[in-house]
Amino acid sequence: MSDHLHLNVNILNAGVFGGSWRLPGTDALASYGIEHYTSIAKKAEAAKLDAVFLADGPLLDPSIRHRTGNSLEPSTVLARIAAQTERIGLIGTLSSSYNDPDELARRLGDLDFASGGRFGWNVVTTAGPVAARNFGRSGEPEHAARYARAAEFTEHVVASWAARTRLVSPQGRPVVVQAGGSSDGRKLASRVAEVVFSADQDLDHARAFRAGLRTGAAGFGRRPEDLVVLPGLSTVIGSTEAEAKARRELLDDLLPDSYARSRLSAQLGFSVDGLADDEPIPAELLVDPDEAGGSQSFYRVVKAIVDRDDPTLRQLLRTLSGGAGHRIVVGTPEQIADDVELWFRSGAADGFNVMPDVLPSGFDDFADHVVPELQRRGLFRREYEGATLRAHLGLGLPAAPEAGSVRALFAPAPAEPAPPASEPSGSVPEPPTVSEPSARTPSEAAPPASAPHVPAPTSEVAS
Ligand SMILES: Cc1cc2nc3c(=O)[nH]c(=O)nc-3n(C[C@H](O)[C@H](O)[C@H](O)COP(=O)(O)O)c2cc1C
Repeated sequence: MSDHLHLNVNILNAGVFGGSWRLPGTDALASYGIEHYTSIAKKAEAAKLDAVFLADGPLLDPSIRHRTGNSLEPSTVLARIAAQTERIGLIGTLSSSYNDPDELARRLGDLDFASGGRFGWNVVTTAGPVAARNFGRSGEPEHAARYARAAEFTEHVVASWAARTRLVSPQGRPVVVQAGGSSDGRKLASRVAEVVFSADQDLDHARAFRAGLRTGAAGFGRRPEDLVVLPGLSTVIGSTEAEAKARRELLDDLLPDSYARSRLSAQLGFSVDGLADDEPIPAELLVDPDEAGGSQSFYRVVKAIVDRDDPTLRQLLRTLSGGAGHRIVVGTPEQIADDVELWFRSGAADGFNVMPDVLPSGFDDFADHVVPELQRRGLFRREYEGATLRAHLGLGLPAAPEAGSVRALFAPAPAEPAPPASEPSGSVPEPPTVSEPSARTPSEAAPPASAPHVPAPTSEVAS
């Protein structure tokens, strides 16, 4: 384990809490302005953080009516941040289900070159029917199909970067980040991810999760220390414990109920409307997490809370108000630092993807008070030692996985049934496969001829 922990700030709208945008003194529409991101990034760079992190879903979230949510595309925002910063890493979430691998490889490879080697790609498979409909599909691709594509997609993108002979950044190629803790997610992470963004409520479970990923990586001949695990951490900071708790209470009170319900319904895969607020969710409605269709990680975390606390629906909605299942720590800067130190020293985390309760105020408190406390304890850098994201994370440049080696881990996705007659089959052109090196990337040598064919996410329309 490295002697220093790693910290990113996840710039999520007006803050990770569903009611953040309603906190008095907060600009509800801040996340619609680009300065929101550049100013937080500059603050993060001054605090010597490893990176800024941008989540994303290629959709306009239908719950937008209850919570301001940006839809600024991450690589666009990060390009702007790159132009106004020098050292801070730049990690963007881009879906393997709804992008073209050649175009993404070129775009992110060029961003890495243009930023001086500071880029990281967070690969997600993107759950949910809304994004699928955005791309002309009538339903979300099966979980296994999403990961089968993600495996081939990631392998192809990394091969494309490795094949570049010009416009190569000082860090060689972008860092591969992965978010998705199902068994398929863990397999992909062990094989090819260099950073894993996880969701965990329990220290012992987090230790086992990290150890399992690193053992898996070693099984693929990788160095375990080349896989950095960063759980999400939602923070609510006060100058006293009472002040922090009062802030949390207020944020919970500000949480739009319909937003909380729509978010929980999406995580569980069924609507919680009509369920009794002051009763637990009926156990028979809760499937085994391995059977969940959406994000199995978040399903698992919610089910773990249900199994642990046996909350009523009302209590569960409040517990989740701060981050959909990420752990929430409420307290003084010293108490936050105690928690960070405990998870780091016990091997449960290599650091955290920090999600401040409200932006920018919650991150200002973190940067101004928690980071100096971690530095005082010798847990966090006082100065950058390198100029690239790999340098900040203590990562070398691993060999690109050999062609077909990642795909081979994932059984080919089962063929989806043909769309019902009424569905306009083929009404949306299939995304280009990746077997034909695209001439659209003059800036890089074509990927190896054996580049795998990545099937379009199978769904009714794509057939
Ligand atoms: C910590 C974490 C963060 C995630 N962030 C995103 C995101 O920003 N965008 C997205 O489309 N999916 C995101 N996902 C979801 C998954 O990548 C994807 O939907 C996948 O199906 C779920 O992975 P899993 O079933 O392995 O948990 C995230 C998942 C986790 C665990």
